[in-house]
Amino acid sequence: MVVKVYGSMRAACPQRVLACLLEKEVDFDIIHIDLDAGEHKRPDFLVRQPFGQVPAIEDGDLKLYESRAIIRYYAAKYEDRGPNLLGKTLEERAVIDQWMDVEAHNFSDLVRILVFQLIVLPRMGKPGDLALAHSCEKKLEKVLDVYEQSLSKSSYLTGDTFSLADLSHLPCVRYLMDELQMGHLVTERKNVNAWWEKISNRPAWKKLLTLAGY
Ligand SMILES: N[C@@H](CCC(=O)N[C@@H](CS(=O)(=O)O)C(=O)NCC(=O)O)C(=O)O
Repeated sequence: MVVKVYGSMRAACPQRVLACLLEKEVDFDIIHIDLDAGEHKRPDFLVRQPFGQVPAIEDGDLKLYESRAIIRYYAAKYEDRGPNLLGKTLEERAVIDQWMDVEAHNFSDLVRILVFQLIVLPRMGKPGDLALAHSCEKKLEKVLDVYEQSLSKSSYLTGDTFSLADLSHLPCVRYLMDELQMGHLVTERKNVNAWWEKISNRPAWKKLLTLAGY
């Protein structure tokens, strides 16, 4: 069964799902949802994702949304295929879940505010809130200082192997490095930079970037 992924190759949260499917070599079809055209707010999509956001997936009888819930599902369903992304013990899985929550709430939420203020609003011809953006950047510096300390003890966020927690970071770190031109937040931190070099050079992620036309 080919997984249907509703979203856009260039949207961060769909990328999170696609990166996991590529790591696990799970076949997928992308059903493009044009955010600029507001397709994610149309009734036929809201039936699939009632909050009007991408991604959503359909896999046989399973319909799911929330990118992190989706990648946890596929990382578990295909645990024995490709890299083990979920650890080997309950405790390892708990640490992975911890860093996935950190990624969602301490890191990516700040990046999303920066993207909205510095990219989305100006693209709509509206001024972004530069004071808010500056405040977010300062908060991100403190968050990445914690990452720097953690990554001084292990190659990846949850230990010495790549996990779902590292994968979950890929889309928003890429936004920081590219569209937001805030790569200094990463490159100024030796351990964070080494981590980014490792995770962003994984074949699955590089294949996604190629598919997305970056
Ligand atoms: N928590 C959701 C967030 C999904 C989300 O915010 N998607 C964005 C696109 S992107 O952030 O992934 O690029 C969206 O649909 N935005 C449109 C909207 O929120 O109206 C998830 O992880 O799936």
